[in-house]
Amino acid sequence: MLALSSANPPHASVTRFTAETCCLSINQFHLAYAGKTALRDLTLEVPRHRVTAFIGPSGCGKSTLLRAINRLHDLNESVTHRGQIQLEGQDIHAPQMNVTELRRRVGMVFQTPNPFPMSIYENVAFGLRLQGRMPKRKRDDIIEWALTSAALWDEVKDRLHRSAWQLSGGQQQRLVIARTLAVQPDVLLLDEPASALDPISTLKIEELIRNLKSQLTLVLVTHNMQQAARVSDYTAFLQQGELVEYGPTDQVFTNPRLQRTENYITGRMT
Ligand SMILES: Nc1ncnc2c1ncn2[C@@H]1O[C@H](COP(=O)(O)OP(=O)(O)OP(=O)(O)O)[C@@H](O)[C@H]1O
Repeated sequence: MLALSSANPPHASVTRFTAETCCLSINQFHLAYAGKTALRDLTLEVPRHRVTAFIGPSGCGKSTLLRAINRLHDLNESVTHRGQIQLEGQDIHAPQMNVTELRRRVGMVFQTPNPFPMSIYENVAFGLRLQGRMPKRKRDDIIEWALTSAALWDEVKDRLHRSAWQLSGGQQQRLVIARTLAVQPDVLLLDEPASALDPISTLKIEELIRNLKSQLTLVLVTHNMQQAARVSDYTAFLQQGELVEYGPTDQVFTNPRLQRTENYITGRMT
């Protein structure tokens, strides 16, 4: 899935994909909190079944962009936006877009694991129950599949009905990923999913991210440059709400087009 073309406006490089390979298309998207700009006319395409990393200094807008993709800003009355975000060709802000369905299709995992105060089984069943009644055997199969996909099944299969809070932090984060996977999303948004975890749990999450791309499209926000280099296929570097550089991760890390990108990647700018 190679990028077809790279247009280079003065301040950014824009990597484009074909309609067959593009999952998310963000076009001239601008967002402000109470009139203060957080994202500036950002144009970016995210390829299907790949891992795309958003990197950049603190406050550059990475989380804001991630949250915009499943409309988490809807309840914040101070937020205004213009421009377009398309998921598989559909405008996510179109009146006919069902926001509940959008959030099923675009799952989100946050920095701190947030399992619900219920059993491991019920955590994963949660989204399925919201979708309506389903035969128990079918639900059990989906739960096993989701926990297996999240590389957790072997560790929990004998204690599915124990509290999720008895799991370690790394296991809790994989449980949250299983809970998100159970409703079969097209996209998984991960906002620094390993930053609260120990190194071994972090490596497990990274391996999981790499494995999951055969099933869905992943977007990862991370402060960890090694992590972005290890797990992502494409990297977008943001600064002060602007897309500075975007391209295949190998190229962005080994041969960045812009000095600003190189400064950030090499730690000369934080
Ligand atoms: N709910 C909010 N209300 C007002 N301003 C906000 C809100 N959330 C973020 N901002 C501002 O928007 C800008 C972008 O913030 P954002 O959290 O998206 O950056 P980030 O790159 O994810 O930062 P970090 O790496 O520190 O998490 C910052 O100036 C921030 O202060």
